[in-house]
Amino acid sequence: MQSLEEQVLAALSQLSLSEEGPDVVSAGQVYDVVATGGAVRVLLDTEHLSDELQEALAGAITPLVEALPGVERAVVKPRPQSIAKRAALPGVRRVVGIHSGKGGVGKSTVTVNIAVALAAQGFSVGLLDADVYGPSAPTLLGVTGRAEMTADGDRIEPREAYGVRMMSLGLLLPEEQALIWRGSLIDEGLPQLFYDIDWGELDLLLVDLPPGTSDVHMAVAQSVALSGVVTVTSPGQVAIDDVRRGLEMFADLAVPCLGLVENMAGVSCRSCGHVGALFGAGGATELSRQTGLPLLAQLPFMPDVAVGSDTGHPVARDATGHGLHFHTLARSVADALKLTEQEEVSR
Ligand SMILES: Nc1ncnc2c1ncn2[C@@H]1O[C@H](COP(=O)(O)OP(=O)(O)OP(=O)(O)O)[C@@H](O)[C@H]1O
Repeated sequence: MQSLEEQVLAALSQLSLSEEGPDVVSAGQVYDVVATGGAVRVLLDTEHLSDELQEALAGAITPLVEALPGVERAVVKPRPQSIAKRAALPGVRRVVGIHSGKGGVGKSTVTVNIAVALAAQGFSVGLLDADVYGPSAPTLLGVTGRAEMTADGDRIEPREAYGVRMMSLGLLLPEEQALIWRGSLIDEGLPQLFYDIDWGELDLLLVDLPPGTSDVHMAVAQSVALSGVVTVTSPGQVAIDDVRRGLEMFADLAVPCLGLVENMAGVSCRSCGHVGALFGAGGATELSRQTGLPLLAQLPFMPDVAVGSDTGHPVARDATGHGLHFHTLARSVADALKLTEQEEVSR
């Protein structure tokens, strides 16, 4: 079955602004199509388009796309100039960002546990902890010390934990210098960092992004071609509103959202087993309904997850008990990315 993006592209390849001219897709006027659930963004390649032509295109494309089944709203925008040069990472099949609207919802915990689960399932997985404001992957994976260079002194050697190749800003930046470094690191260092690490061949590189919307997200989207983002949220309304802003930002950057993960979606009473709400209830289900984005997982509050995070022993190292939640989520992510399919990778 064609994805909504493919259906939109097929419809647009029937549209031409002049009688004899090529259709808008063959003419290179459409840069990308990003569907966030039923909301579709068509990004125009505006380099050779006058303002009048852009307006005419938007006027013709919007009703055409909105007439397609499953489309609730179409927005036609110029593509962000800044992402023109993003490229595939050599040897890496997919790069996926893990994102949250606000801090403390468990984004890093979810990232690390997905990575460990996928590695246990036989995928080659890397993790780049790009959370400039609070890099926590070293603690969560029990990695200590500082980053080191490869033998030839050319690149940064990733560390390995639970079968995951990882690197973190926390291993690269001396703590007391982190604040001073931040500005230049975001603009110059972070985009380069993707290429400076000797990842080898990976099925998937997960990038732990900072919470919210910031220059870091822009810098990452400019640096590499992201296959998508997974958005982690707690169930309350405030968290959900922040998520919406994040989803809009990624859609504007032509990065699709693969789905939502609702974390700490409830807590079970130790004596009676009843699962009660912890941070509000139902928000992610409602957001999934409104946007059409899949709800990839609803993870309860699990005390052993918190202990595992603090001690560097992620629960997903076992596919049993609470680790099973993350193994199931990891499989959904692998399916969304078609990781089991064979394909050519750029070297
Ligand atoms: N499902 C869960 N059950 C129990 N504890 C959890 C769960 N998810 C996360 N935690 C705990 O919640 C705290 C916050 O998690 P984490 O650091 O992963 O959040 P974050 O969203 O990455 O935060 P920030 O973006 O501010 O760094 C940690 O102490 C973690 O162990």
